[in-house]
Amino acid sequence: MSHDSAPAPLTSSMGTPLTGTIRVPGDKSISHRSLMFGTLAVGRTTVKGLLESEDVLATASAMRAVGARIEKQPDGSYTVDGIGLGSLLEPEHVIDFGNAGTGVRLTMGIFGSHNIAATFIGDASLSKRPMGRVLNPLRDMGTNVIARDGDRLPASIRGPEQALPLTYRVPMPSAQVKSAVLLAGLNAPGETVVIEPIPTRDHTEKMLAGFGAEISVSLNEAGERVIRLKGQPELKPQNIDVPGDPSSAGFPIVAALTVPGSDVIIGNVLLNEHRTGLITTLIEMGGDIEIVNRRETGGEEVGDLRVKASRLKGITVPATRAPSMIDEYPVLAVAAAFAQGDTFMPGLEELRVKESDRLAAVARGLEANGIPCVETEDTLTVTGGANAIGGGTVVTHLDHRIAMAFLVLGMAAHKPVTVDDGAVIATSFPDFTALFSGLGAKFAAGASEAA
Ligand SMILES: O=C(O)C1=C[C@@H](OP(=O)(O)O)[C@@H](O)[C@H](O)C1
Ligand SMILES: C=C(OP(=O)(O)O)C(=O)O
Repeated sequence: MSHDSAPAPLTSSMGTPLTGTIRVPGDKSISHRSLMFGTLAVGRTTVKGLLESEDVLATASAMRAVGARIEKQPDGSYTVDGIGLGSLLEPEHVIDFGNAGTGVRLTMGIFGSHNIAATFIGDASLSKRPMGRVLNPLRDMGTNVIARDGDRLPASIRGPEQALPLTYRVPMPSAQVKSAVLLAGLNAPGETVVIEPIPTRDHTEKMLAGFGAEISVSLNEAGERVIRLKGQPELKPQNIDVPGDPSSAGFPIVAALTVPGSDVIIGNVLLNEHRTGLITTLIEMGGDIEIVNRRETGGEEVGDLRVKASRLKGITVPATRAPSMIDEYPVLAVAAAFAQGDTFMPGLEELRVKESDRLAAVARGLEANGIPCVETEDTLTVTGGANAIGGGTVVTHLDHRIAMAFLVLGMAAHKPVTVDDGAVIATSFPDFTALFSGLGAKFAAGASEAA
């Protein structure tokens, strides 16, 4: 579970043009939620296309710890035999969420309004991340919390006998915080209201409605999203088909755009409007990305992407777009390294509290590979089009997206690029190297001599 030991350096270098048709693994946000909501429903939920990554498997363990039965079936799908809202058992052991921010924050929301005690731990990365953003509204609902200084993990919580429904304005753009409050509200009598000034991914709202919760979304006079949830519903099990993860798709998209001669089709990618900021941005940069076969499955839009190598140009990415591509900035910065001119990315303050300080990690990684960039508190400017880029070693800080983004850099750069730990990729995309090798990418274990 934890990557605290034995880092495994990995190097990528230019191979052949990338060609072929692939599917990226299931969406991480929807996978976590499928297991969680399946646990809160009474009866059997089935999940096809679940992302089998370390983060999601940590959520499966946490749900088992409160009584859910979660099994992989011979056809590869998962079944979740839920025990029902209000009936969670008290976990007998400490719950280890490894690297998974979404997993731990949403689970704190669920457990926090149940009258059970639970203790959460995580790896060195998760233990640095702020949990107060979730623990504070839980305290307002009556949950007792003991956490390390600054509300970091390890943390223990015990929910009240009866949680108080809350009206809560989310202070930062965070789908995790919004979701944690809504999930805690599920087990509180009355109405929980979450006001979201800046819209973020809406999987919790959509999926809870699918599971039979009474939940509505409207806009107030200030144009803010207002989500109203009626507490203590009886959730009904669902059959879920998890679409491909657009955040994972970001890596082959940028690789196909930047490795000369590439032509790649990525099938069945989730196209939820709160997740497609990277595609919009890359098209604005001149990327040849065609969306074909748009269709709807399970209440979500999906489509196939055909991506061809393109001449990119630098642009300003609107700050308002950040929540719809928040996990994609590392790989966007790599695309920007190949674009003519400057790419300016404002509104990045949330990047500082991800698996690593991603703003700093990206800037140091670009610098190590000879790519000029300027980092401020909440912006990044990358000057692209440089000739001899690559040749550096990138410190990943237990951050899967930093590792994958810089391996993509190595695929198109003049010299190979090494990341200090390739094992962290298993957090979200365990088949990353196999899938890219099939397209023509070149990886080598260890550091490259040229790097
Ligand atoms: O709700 C979710 O599934 C997620 C929300 C985002 O986090 P924040 O809520 O911290 O922005 C995102 O970075 C994360 O990968 C998944
Ligand atoms: C930020 C991420 O995940 P989490 O917050 O769930 O750890 C991510 O996957 O990029």
